[in-house]
Formats: sequence, C-alpha cells, structure tokens
Amino acid sequence: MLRWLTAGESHGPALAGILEGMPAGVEVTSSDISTALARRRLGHGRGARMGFEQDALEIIGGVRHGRTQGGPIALRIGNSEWPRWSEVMAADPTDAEGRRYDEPGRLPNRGRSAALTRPRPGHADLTGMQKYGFDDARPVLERASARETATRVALGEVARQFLAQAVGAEVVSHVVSLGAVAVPAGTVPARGDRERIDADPVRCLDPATSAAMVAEVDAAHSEGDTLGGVVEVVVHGLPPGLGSYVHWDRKLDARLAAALMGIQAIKGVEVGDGFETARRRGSAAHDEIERVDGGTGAEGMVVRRRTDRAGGVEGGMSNGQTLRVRAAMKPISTVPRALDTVDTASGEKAQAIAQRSDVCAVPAAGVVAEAMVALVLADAVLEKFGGDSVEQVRANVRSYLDALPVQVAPEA
Ligand SMILES: Cc1cc2nc3c(=O)[nH]c(=O)nc-3n(C[C@H](O)[C@H](O)[C@H](O)COP(=O)(O)O)c2cc1C
Ligand SMILES: C=C(O[C@@H]1CC(C(=O)O)=C[C@@H](OP(=O)(O)O)[C@H]1O)C(=O)O
Repeated sequence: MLRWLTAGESHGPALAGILEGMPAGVEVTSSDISTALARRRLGHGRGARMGFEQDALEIIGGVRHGRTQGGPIALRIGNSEWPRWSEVMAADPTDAEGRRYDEPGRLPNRGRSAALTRPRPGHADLTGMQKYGFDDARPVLERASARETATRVALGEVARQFLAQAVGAEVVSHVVSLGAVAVPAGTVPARGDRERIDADPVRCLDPATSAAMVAEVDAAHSEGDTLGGVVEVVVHGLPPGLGSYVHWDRKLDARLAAALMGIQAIKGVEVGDGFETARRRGSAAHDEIERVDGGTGAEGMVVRRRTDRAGGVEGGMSNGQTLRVRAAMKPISTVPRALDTVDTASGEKAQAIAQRSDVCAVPAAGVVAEAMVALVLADAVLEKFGGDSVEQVRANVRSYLDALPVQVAPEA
C-alpha cells in the first residue's frame, strides 16, 4: 500500500511531504523533482508570486545516490517568501527577545499581520473560521491554499518515475478547455507529446486553440476577472486489471475521481468521454472488441477495442487501453473585481480582499492532476503486483502479462 501525506502552510517556512510504500530501486533525483515543480509554475495567467518564489527542494529521506531505498520518502520544499512572513507565521508564541505575538504594539494590525475578517467567497475562509473557531481567516487560507499542491507534485514525480520504470507507463496532461474555448473533439496526446505540451503557454496540444485560450486569459485579466477550465490526464501503457469491480472502494475510476476531486478548485471529474457518453445511444457509447491477430481458435488470441470512449476503465479496472480522466476547475475565487462579503468583526457589508492572485491556474492544475493520477496508479500497481524492488514489480508484471489467455494489442 502506498500512502502519502502533506503538511505546511502557504506562507510558512516550508512544505513537507512523505511517501510511504514506494519500493526500492526507483531512479529519481532532486533534479527530476525540481523539474516537476517547475512545470507546476508554468502557464499563462499565473499570478505574481509564481514569478519570484522558488520551490527550494530538499530530499530528506528515502533516496540514496539517485535511487529509492524502500523506506518513507520525505521532502521539504522551502518557501522563499518565508523571511517576510516569519513573524506572522511563527510557530512559537514569542520571538527571540521573549515578546509575545499578541503583545500590544508588537505587530501592527495592518498589512500581512492584519486579522482577515472579510471572508472571500469561493474560498474556505468563512466556513473554516466557523468550523475551527477562528476570528481571523489567516489560518484557514494558509492551509487551504493550493500552495500545498507543490508537495503533491513532488511526491507524484516519484510515483511517475515508478510507473515508467516498473510498467513502462507514461503520464501526461493537457488543457482541453479554458473558459469557453475548447480543443477540437478527439484531441488526445500521444506518447512523447509531454515536452511539446509543456512548451505551449497554456499547455494545450492544439496551437490554434492555444492562441484563442491565451487571448481569453488576457481578456479576463484586463476585465479584472478570472477563468477556469478542464484538464485531461492521459496514461499510455497501463496493463489491464488495475483496480477491481468487486467493491466500490477498490474501483480504479472511483479512486481516481476522489484523488482529482481532492485538488483545490476541482468541481467535476469525467472518465473517458464522461458526460458526453451519457448523451449517446448505447450503440455509439461503448468500445467494441475485435480480434486482431488473424488466427482462429482461442489459443494466442490478441484483441483490441475499436475506440476508447471509456477512457481505459471498464468495471472499475484498467482495460489496457489509454487511460483518460478529466477534471473541471472553477474560475479562481479571488476575483480582482472584488466580490461582496461581510466583515465578521464589524458586521458590516464589505468587499472581499483581492490582492495578487492567479487569473487562471488551469495549466498548473493539469500538472497537479498528473501527480494525483500517478500516485493512485502507483498504489494500484503495487496492490496488484506487489514487490519490494522495482525489479520485482517488473518481473511480476511480465509474468502476469505473459500468462494472460487473451492478450491486448499494444496501442497503435
Ligand atoms: C494550481 C492552483 C492554483 C490556484 N491559485 C489560486 C489563486 O491564485 N487564487 C485563488 O483565489 N484560488 C486559487 N486556487 C484555488 C483555491 O485554492 C481554491 O478554490 C480554494 O482553496 C477553495 O477550495 P475549493 O475551490 O476546492 O472549494 C488555485 C488552485 C490550484 C489547483
Ligand atoms: C503559492 C501558490 O499558489 C497560490 C495559491 C492560492 C490559493 O488561494 O490557492 C493563492 C495565491 O497565493 P498568494 O495569495 O500568496 O499569492 C497563489 O499564489 C503556488 O501554487 O505555489
């Protein structure tokens, strides 16, 4: 079983992550993880903070000389913003001189040390204050912030390397729509498209659509508004049989959906053609199976699906076709044209604080979605094939595939 945990606040000293259950022998370096973190900062429409903050990565356990050791992998991602927040976000109540945080006059009630009492619609602020008993939204937004997704991307990179090395699977994501602008139907990345997608300003595979998406972000920005969109994660090279039909919480699609819904601002998930499939007749909704080896008799049969409308999952299991899952992201909640709220200190009507913020973070959300999908799939691979080293997992996968009575044709 693979387990992962994250900790840390948006403006705290650092984020921390632990990945437990990863076999030994996965080749991964700080540079691989830093490259993954840099991908999450990409995308036209990201806010000012992405420009100046560095993700200062340190691997503090579980990896030696570029290979996982089988023990928990522990990471630290330092926030380069920390020096400006060290008083406001201090862990201890007193400073070096022994002055209390709430000592009169120690910190002015303005700027970053001011109590946040105008909860922002679309954020965790108001309900978080009610639930945890805070009269300041600061502690809520510090942990609810998507800054935390940096840790998931770092841990997800280890899972992605494992999937590539143990199974030969390749995980990629792309932006399928931004606001009302969408790629043509059937736009699906092939193996090897990752670099091309990352080179695009909105991580879109189709250049004409990309230009329209960039224009859409610019229009929203100049109107003081924000945008959402839809990302798709595509995985090539998965074996059939990950997940199971036997119980709801073992279904691969259920596990993927939960992991994607756990990303900040994700409001919907589709597997394969998803909601479009619901609009089709049954005769045009499924993926017909055909024999492709040219033989007769059951011996040595090789099959393929004619289409991949299901997105590579049937009955809660990977079916050996390309996996496709989509996640819909709502527009960024901190809208520059500030939204109405109330001041919880005065009881007066107010405008939500709208400082620097992303206009659109959909391209970054795709990178986070990749990480979550990689973690869920790595867990499913370990559950099915076991193994304490990558070599053992690889051997187990090979023997399972070799023994399958019906083989699935490799992807075209
Ligand atoms: C990569 C990424 C970046 C985000 N950046 C911002 C941002 O700059 N401003 C903002 O208001 N929300 C941003 N969000 C979304 C908020 O974190 C999220 O909407 C909020 O925590 C409330 O959670 P919910 O939308 O899941 O209900 C971002 C989300 C992601 C995935
Ligand atoms: C810091 C990151 O994203 C942040 C996510 C975020 C939010 O509300 O989710 C709000 C913004 O933070 P701030 O208000 O400090 O500028 C983003 O910059 C990051 O992705 O690394």
